[in-house]
Amino acid sequence: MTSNFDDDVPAPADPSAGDGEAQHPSTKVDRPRIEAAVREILLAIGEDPDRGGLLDTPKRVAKAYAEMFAGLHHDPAEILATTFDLDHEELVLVKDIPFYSTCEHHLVPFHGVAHVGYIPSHDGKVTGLSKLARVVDMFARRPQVQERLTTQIVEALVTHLKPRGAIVVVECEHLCMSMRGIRKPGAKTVTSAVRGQLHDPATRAEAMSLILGR
Ligand SMILES: Nc1nc2c(ncn2[C@@H]2O[C@H](COP(=O)(O)OP(=O)(O)OP(=O)(O)O)[C@@H](O)[C@H]2O)c(=O)[nH]1
Ligand SMILES: [Zn+2]
Repeated sequence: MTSNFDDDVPAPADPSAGDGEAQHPSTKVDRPRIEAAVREILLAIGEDPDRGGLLDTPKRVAKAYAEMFAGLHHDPAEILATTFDLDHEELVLVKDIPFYSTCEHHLVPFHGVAHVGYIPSHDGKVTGLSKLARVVDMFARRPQVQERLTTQIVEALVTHLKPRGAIVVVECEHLCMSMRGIRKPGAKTVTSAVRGQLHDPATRAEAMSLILGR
């Protein structure tokens, strides 16, 4: 069967090995269309897309975009479906989760760290720590703005873990502000989203001191 569509990332040799990048039926990106568009961009900037160094560039960009935007075709429910019962009623926080995303205004990267915390539900539903980082990556691998990335992560926790509280803090440098435009390398943007019991000032202060105490 021929298709214009291609999978976002190559399937692992053994899908049961589960490296988290296994193919998903809805994970489709139209690589030939990206390749044609990249060739057009190269022409538009005054380059020669047929010179040796650029010949494979459209294909490489298409492959890279398929990976960078794979999160469009995934659902946090898949990631947060794995939970287990644990009698833990206090804050669980994974901090300094590094990630790369793509600014939806300029299609250049923004990158930084996310801090993700929650207070488990009364029935003790907790998820694996790696799943919190997977949720960050899934939403980061989309055309994004930092504010939406932050709220999407916290809403995914609220929807799928039903925690008593949740907090997400994201710190990023936007290359659209560093390499072009206003040109302020090193400027950091910090966003936060808080839900439930994390609104309580003392609980929030505890979470923030854990996040900031490096
Ligand atoms: N709120 C928000 N703004 C962002 C984010 N990423 C980029 N931006 C901003 O989006 C804005 C787009 O502004 P425009 O005036 O439409 O575009 P522009 O002419 O390229 O703007 P400059 O970057 O100021 O040169 C810029 O101010 C960017 O700094 C983000 O994640 N959140
Ligand atoms: Zn931008």
